[in-house]
Amino acid sequence: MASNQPFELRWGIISTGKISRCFVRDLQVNPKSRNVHDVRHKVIAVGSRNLATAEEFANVYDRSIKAYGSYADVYADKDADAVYIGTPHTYHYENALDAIKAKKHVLCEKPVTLNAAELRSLLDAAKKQGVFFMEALWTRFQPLTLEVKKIAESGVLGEPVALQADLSSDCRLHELPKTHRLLDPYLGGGALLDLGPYPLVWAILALYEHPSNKNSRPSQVTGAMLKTRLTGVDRSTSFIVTFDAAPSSASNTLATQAVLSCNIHAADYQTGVVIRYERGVIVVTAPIYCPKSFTVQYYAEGKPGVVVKEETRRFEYVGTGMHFEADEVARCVRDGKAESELWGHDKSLLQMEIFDEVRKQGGYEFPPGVEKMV
Ligand SMILES: NC(=O)C1=CN([C@@H]2O[C@H](COP(=O)(O)OP(=O)(O)OC[C@H]3O[C@@H](n4cnc5c(N)ncnc54)[C@H](OP(=O)(O)O)[C@@H]3O)[C@@H](O)[C@H]2O)C=CC1
Ligand SMILES: O=C1OC[C@@H](O)[C@H](O)[C@H]1O
Repeated sequence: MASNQPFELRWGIISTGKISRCFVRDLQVNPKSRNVHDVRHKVIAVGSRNLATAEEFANVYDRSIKAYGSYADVYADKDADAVYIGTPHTYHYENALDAIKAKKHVLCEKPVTLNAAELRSLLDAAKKQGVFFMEALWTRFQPLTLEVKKIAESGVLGEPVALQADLSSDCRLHELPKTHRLLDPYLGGGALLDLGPYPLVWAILALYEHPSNKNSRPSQVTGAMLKTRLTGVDRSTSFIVTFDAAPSSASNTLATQAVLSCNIHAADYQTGVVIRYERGVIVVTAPIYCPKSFTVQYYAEGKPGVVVKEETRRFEYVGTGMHFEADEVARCVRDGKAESELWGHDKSLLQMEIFDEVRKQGGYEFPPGVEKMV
């Protein structure tokens, strides 16, 4: 007989830094507050390089969380169904691989790995072990994003013709130690890997996923990087992703470009995301990783640029918004899926391939030994 109880996913948390804390706070938000009744979450363990830090974490969030002084203890915990990885970029590969080898389902922070080769290796391992694997690209799962996608694919605006997205933040680089993860090349520092996933997720959602693209890869990726003199990592990166399969494909009608940028040395100018269509525009308000509103402008029949109707949609919920990706993991695990249909392996891989190309053109090489697979 089917149970009416929500499916409970039991989480082990890897590391006690800023984003792990944010994620756990979201896991503790009552799912009913976001109208979710089919799944729920329980944090059962946390692992840190330092036992005292793990104990402090458990004391803050829930005294029943088992505190471990190593990550390995979390992977070995039989009560954990899934593991969340919140370590700096350069550790994602080895942490995820260890979790997968222990047959845990994995949600790994963005950027999922340092390069496409590392990701391919993880995907092979996840397949072999029969576990679910997903990059924690939380923006993709938010209700606003799902609504934008619905409108974009309804056909009412026609085909996408151009997209612009920027994510910038004045990270006060001169005040940071050179060993900070944003600055240190040994931790995969720089704007592209830290902020780049967000402009790109909108391009993947609106262009790559658009039905008229028929899942075709971009025809061209062009990138430029400006490095900080502090440590040589990219302080500002701009990249253009072009989709144009024609004339080789009769079925793919998409011909468009995404102009994307990210910067860790400039305050956000609130540009957000602008997606231009044949018959209107969608403007997603900043911050683009967690927007709370978007506006659709509709053009007059046969008069591009002449706005006849404008609608703004606002979204509110309890928490930061990371619980939506956690709900997706829980549903996929419950249903025995290997990957999410919303942010599947192909999209993370496309992202890492684009980043590899942009780093190549921008001349950003990690120090020897940092990439575990090349
Ligand atoms: N989804 C989102 O919105 C965000 C995602 N992120 C992503 O999360 C990851 C972590 O970022 P964030 O939480 O800001 O980073 P923090 O520096 O705040 O935390 C990282 C944690 O990783 C552990 N760690 C393991 N090895 C190292 C090391 N050599 N140096 C430093 N820390 C180490 C530490 O935990 P311990 O000591 O307990 O082992 C540390 O607290 C990044 O990959 C980033 O891209 C970051 C911010 C927002
Ligand atoms: O993922 C992120 O989103 C928000 C930013 O402030 C942070 O640096 C980044 O890691």
